[in-house]
Amino acid sequence: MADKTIKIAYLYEDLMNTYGDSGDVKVIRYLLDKQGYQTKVDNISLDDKFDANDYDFLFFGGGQDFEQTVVAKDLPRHKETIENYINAGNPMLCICGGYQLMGDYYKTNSGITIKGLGILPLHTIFKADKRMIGDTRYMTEWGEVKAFENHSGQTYFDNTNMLHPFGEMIEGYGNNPQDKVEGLRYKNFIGSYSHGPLLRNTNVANAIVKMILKRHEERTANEVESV
Ligand SMILES: NC(=O)CC[C@H](N)C(=O)O
Repeated sequence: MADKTIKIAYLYEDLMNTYGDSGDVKVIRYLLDKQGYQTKVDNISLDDKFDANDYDFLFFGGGQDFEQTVVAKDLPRHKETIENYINAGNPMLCICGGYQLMGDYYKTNSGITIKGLGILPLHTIFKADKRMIGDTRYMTEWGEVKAFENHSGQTYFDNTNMLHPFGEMIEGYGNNPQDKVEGLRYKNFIGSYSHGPLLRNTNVANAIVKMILKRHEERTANEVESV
């Protein structure tokens, strides 16, 4: 019988959920449930064992600067498996603080530089001019998205050939006040500043569910072959 259990890893849910991003995981579970799939969510926190290859979807939410410093110390042990997972085209969604930690570094407003995983060529810096807070609206390849942002970090891409924005801003700031773009799309990785949660926008949620089901099919086919 086909394996109908979708495996989701929720990275540092206990530390990186200040902004209610767990709603994204709830939406994904709801949509999968409607299609007859069960979901198993593993909350991966400090010192937990984790191998990205065991999963169909990785989720990493937003958080405050202090929690980001704590998480950043634990994160490097997972760099290799997360990097391979992303480069193989598997789905991952990172919101705000989680998105920032996938890049090279985040320089905070207290002058601390938090080292990111360095998987994606981008960096984030605090600039005294503004905290980006408020409603956002932007256009993505799946249509318009409405959300909410709340961040002091301004994100800049260091390799614009490799990285493409997730959306073009209509309202709000997104990555930074200059570029008029929101988030990042690289293969099936999505980074975004959108809370709300983002996946209340079912156009995006449905697109991610499709990616998850494709990944699940491939992963379980490989498992059967290697038995
Ligand atoms: N909303 C968030 O995840 C905030 C991320 C980060 N602490 C910032 O202020 O930029």
